[in-house]
Amino acid sequence: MSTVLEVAAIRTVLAGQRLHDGVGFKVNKGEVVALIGGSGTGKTVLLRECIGLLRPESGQVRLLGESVWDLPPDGLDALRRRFGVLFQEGALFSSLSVAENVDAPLREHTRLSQALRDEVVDLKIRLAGLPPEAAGKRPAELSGGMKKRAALARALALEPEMLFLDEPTSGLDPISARAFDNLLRTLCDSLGLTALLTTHDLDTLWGMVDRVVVLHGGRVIADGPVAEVARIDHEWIRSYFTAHVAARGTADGNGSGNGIRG
Ligand SMILES: Nc1ncnc2c1ncn2[C@@H]1O[C@H](COP(=O)(O)OP(=O)(O)OP(=O)(O)O)[C@@H](O)[C@H]1O
Repeated sequence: MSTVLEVAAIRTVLAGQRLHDGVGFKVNKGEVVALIGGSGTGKTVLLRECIGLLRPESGQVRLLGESVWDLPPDGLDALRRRFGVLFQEGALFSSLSVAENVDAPLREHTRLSQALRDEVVDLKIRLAGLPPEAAGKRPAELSGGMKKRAALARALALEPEMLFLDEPTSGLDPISARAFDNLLRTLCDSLGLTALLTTHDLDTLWGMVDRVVVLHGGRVIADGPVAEVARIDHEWIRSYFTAHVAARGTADGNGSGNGIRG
């Protein structure tokens, strides 16, 4: 199985605080991997380091065959066209319609004619599960779930090979959250996409990810299928999963990950 993302020996210090102290993990082609950890453990920061937005103190990020932090600016620009990002708040342009938001990366990075771009925009909006009438609306006129879908449509605009998603279901009601999870999983499976997401949503973990990477105390303490990680006897992991496991009455599973680390 080919590796799409490899993070190695990442050390991060922000505002005098050591956030990551030798973080490493891999994401293979076609996998949907969740990065979990307590608030403030640096999941979002790590995501930003993976996509070339924040430089770590040291360590390597190899994404789609490129060493992110060794690339010249135009190399990083070229790489950015090959992955899509869904930021926590959607980060849509508020003054533009949904269609114009989805069109923005196409206008910036391709030489497609307006007519072709319109067709691509229409396709991406439908792929993201939005009704056609959403195209003309501004983000402020959309529900939270629709905003996430609009942001997903924009992230898909350039036919990415990989998606990065920061807490994709945050702020959604449980039904919209599960619908978004299902959409994401279906898109990844049908388009052959690889995804790395941060989440606090246990239903996302149990329902749609292939593997969980646990960040704690500046390091990856576990990496494996959720059912396997949930059984690990570690204080933080126990407290994170206990309520959910109890509610379901089972932590059974048959994955084959690496189990506890470090
Ligand atoms: N650009 C920055 N400059 C300085 N400090 C930062 C910066 N970005 C994040 N931080 C700090 O780094 C720490 C980790 O932030 P981050 O958002 O990555 O945590 P997180 O694990 O994603 O948390 P949550 O689960 O609550 O979203 C926080 O203390 C945050 O204030």
